Amino acid sequence: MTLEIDRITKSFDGDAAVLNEVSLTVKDGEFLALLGPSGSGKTTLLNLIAGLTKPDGGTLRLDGDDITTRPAGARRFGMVFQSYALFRHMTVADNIGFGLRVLKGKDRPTKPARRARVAELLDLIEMPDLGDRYPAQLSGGQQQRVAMARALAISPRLLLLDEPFSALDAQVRRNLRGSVRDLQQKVGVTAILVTHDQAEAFEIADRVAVMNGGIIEQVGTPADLAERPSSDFVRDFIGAA
Ligand SMILES: Nc1ncnc2c1ncn2[C@@H]1O[C@H](COP(=O)(O)OP(=O)(O)OP(=O)(O)O)[C@@H](O)[C@H]1O
Repeated sequence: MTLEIDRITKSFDGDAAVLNEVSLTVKDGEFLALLGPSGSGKTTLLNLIAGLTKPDGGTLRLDGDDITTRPAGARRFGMVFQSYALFRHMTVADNIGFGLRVLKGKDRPTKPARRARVAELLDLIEMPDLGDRYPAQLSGGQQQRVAMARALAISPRLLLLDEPFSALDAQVRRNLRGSVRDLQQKVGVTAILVTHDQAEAFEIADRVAVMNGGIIEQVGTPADLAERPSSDFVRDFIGAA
């Protein structure tokens, strides 16, 4: 799926624009990182893409279809957000199958089909025997892999990740980066990651969009940004990490 973000503008309560005519195209199958300091507008942009916030102006297109006003639930996007923790009272298998169970009408797979899909995802995250555990019985890294599997269960058209590793310690964070990237590649889903961590963005993403004060300063591959920063801000932000 290709996502076209076309001159998106957003402000809150009449204050200065948090996003100021942001345009960006996320290509089919690519892993794109939104990188920038706190307050630069990354999460606001991701929430707009998810349909959790409405823009004041501009258009979002998914494979050419205008989805700007489509409700979040109808977008069929997978989300791994800090605020969407695993359901503590459900087993790992039930957590992964949740999105399939709540699908409506003909979209909802039968129980055996749901069970098969959950088993497939448990294999994918290399936790085939842990479906009966509860989240509290898993390590932080394992919980994060289950959150990825839960987001991928519905075969999302876009995968949105908001600082998915922020609660984890440094070593686990580093290990997970590779497995998140591997999962995205295996499934072939277009993915957008919000992070303020330059090393994380550079390791995971095909391209990185550097945000500052509600605009995108530069978009490019990690090598482009490192070798040809287009502004002092980008040079300092990349170099400072
Ligand atoms: N619901 C809201 N109401 C009012 N202001 C908001 C709201 N959400 C975000 N903002 C403001 O918008 C600006 C950008 O916030 P945003 O969370 O998008 O930045 P960010 O780059 O994701 O930062 P962080 O990494 O700290 O989450 C901030 O100044 C924030 O205070």
